[in-house]
Amino acid sequence: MKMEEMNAEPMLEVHDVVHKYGPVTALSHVSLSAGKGEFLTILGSSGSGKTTMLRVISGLEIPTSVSRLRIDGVNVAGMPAAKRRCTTVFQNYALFPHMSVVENVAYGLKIRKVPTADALKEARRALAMVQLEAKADRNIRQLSGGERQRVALARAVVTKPAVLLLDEPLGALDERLREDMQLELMELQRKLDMTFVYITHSQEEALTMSDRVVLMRDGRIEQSGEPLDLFDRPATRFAADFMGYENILDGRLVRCEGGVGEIELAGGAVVRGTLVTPDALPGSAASIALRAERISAVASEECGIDGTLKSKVYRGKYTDMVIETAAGPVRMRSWHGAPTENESVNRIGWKVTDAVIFADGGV
Ligand SMILES: Nc1ncnc2c1ncn2[C@@H]1O[C@H](COP(=O)(O)OP(=O)(O)OP(=O)(O)O)[C@@H](O)[C@H]1O
Repeated sequence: MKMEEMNAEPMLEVHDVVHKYGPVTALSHVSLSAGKGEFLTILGSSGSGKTTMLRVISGLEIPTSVSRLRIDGVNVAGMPAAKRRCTTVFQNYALFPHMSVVENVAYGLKIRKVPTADALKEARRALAMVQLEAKADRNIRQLSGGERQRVALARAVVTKPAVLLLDEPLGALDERLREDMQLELMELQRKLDMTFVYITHSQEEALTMSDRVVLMRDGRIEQSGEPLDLFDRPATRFAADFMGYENILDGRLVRCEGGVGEIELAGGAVVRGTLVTPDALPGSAASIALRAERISAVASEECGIDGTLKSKVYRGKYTDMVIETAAGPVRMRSWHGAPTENESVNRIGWKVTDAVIFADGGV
């Protein structure tokens, strides 16, 4: 779905929320919104405020202050959790062990006073969506971890919430299963055209699944945008580090023109990259971020820096190298068969579009 369409009709609007637990400020003036059918991911490390945000949306936590909190256009600030049109899927599934699979899924409908026969019919339909129709009459204890998580999902979507909140739902699964479930979740979300708000600490998970990512840090939003924005255009040192940039070198901005920045690094080398903080002024402190696999030892690259090979580790499909430069060590990853693999290194380079320069302090 196009961003303009999503923004035209927000399913979720949170404006200027502050939440304090005693002296701890868990959310500090955070605003976000999600459109109909949007997959929004809140990404951040432990303690950044992700869970608090979900709890405020779902009504499990009454925020210290909030200027607007709406779900599908309805003001829900002060409304009890059970009345809000949103449901949460938790990491620990929170299923009833004494009920069958289909009874677990039907439960949410029964407490909403849907007649039992209708509730069971709807529950079977929801189970079919997560490929569990055949196991509808089993006991929860007879299911694997992945299957339990699918039951939890079916139970959440059967009530047709306007917004589905997912609190690290794949955190308890092993890596292989997690990858499969990521794809299933994306498919389910598209099929239902439902708004998902997903929280995770995994940048890889956020990049794989989301239409939009909100990166949180210490109760504030550090950066938000489409996955590629965060991956290729981190706007701060923190965002670059969180998104897995192996090299972040500090210096001073000496020139900026047409979206390209030139930065003087320690040791005097001047290097270029794409400037993501366009209002930055020459003379200000700035950094350049480079991914190890976007660097090569080909002298013809658009820009670069002199350096010599310090260490080299073969890692099967690729080789990780550390290049010593006047600005400090730079990590480079060379895929097997690349021309640099067996040659000596005296200069490394990159494309301007592959390097990111941001002024310290961010946008
Ligand atoms: N009930 C509570 N009482 C006091 N402080 C709390 C409480 N819940 C959370 N906090 C604090 O609020 C901050 C944000 O916590 P929150 O659980 O929202 O972060 P998170 O990003 O979800 O972390 P995690 O990934 O570990 O779940 C942290 O400093 C945390 O210690």
